[in-house]
Amino acid sequence: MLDLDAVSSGYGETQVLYGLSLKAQQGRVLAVLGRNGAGKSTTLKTIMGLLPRRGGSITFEGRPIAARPFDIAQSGIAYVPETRDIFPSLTVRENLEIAARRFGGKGADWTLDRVVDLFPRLGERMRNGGAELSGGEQQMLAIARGLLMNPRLLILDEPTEGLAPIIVKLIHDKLMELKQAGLSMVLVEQNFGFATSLADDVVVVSKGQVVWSGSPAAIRADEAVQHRWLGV
Ligand SMILES: Nc1ncnc2c1ncn2[C@@H]1O[C@H](COP(=O)(O)OP(=O)(O)OP(=O)(O)O)[C@@H](O)[C@H]1O
Repeated sequence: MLDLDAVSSGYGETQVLYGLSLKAQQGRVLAVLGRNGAGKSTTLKTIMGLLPRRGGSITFEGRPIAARPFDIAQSGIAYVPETRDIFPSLTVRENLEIAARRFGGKGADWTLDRVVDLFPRLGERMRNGGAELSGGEQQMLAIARGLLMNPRLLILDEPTEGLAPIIVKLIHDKLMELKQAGLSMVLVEQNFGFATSLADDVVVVSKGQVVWSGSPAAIRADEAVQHRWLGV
């Protein structure tokens, strides 16, 4: 579905990705693991066109991916960044409506009602400003907004970062529901248990390259790999 082949990328003079290759498959969840600074977020930003690709190729559903972030989103990939990027001065409803208006429309799978069914908490917070939300509520809003873009692939950067265990569990259960409904996902995550329990496939990134790939069961059983590449 999404294919990265020998992708290079970085910031200014700093190269971060050195020929990174991976595949995310239709109807499956791919977890991208690795230590801090390995290049996981850089990989996602490069996929989304937020950083220029310096080498290699990216295809989505068999075609070269669009160049501009908006066109990439419109082609069916929603991205939930680590920073969540909700509009703090707009209400929850307004944050959701912006996504629904831009990417929804007739026959769209995801509607405001449907994301509120998934996250009832957001329904209770509709009139609150983005800045008034807890970290967990912000994450729910960021995911809900992504879903309103009606993506075929949902990309999440560290959705559990800084969240209390009870909220981590809630986000886990919601992502599991989405997975069971057939949504394809790419998940960057520091929380090993969270990532491996959701994933169908795992890749480990180190120094801008994929250094290991396999199943969640295989990496859970392999303490040497965990220790070497993740410092677990
Ligand atoms: N805006 C930036 N300008 C310059 N260098 C950056 C920038 N953002 C990240 N880097 C560098 O790129 C490298 C990879 O960062 P990246 O954020 O992709 O890592 P990561 O694997 O996602 O880890 P983390 O869990 O810390 O986000 C790091 O060495 C980081 O210092």
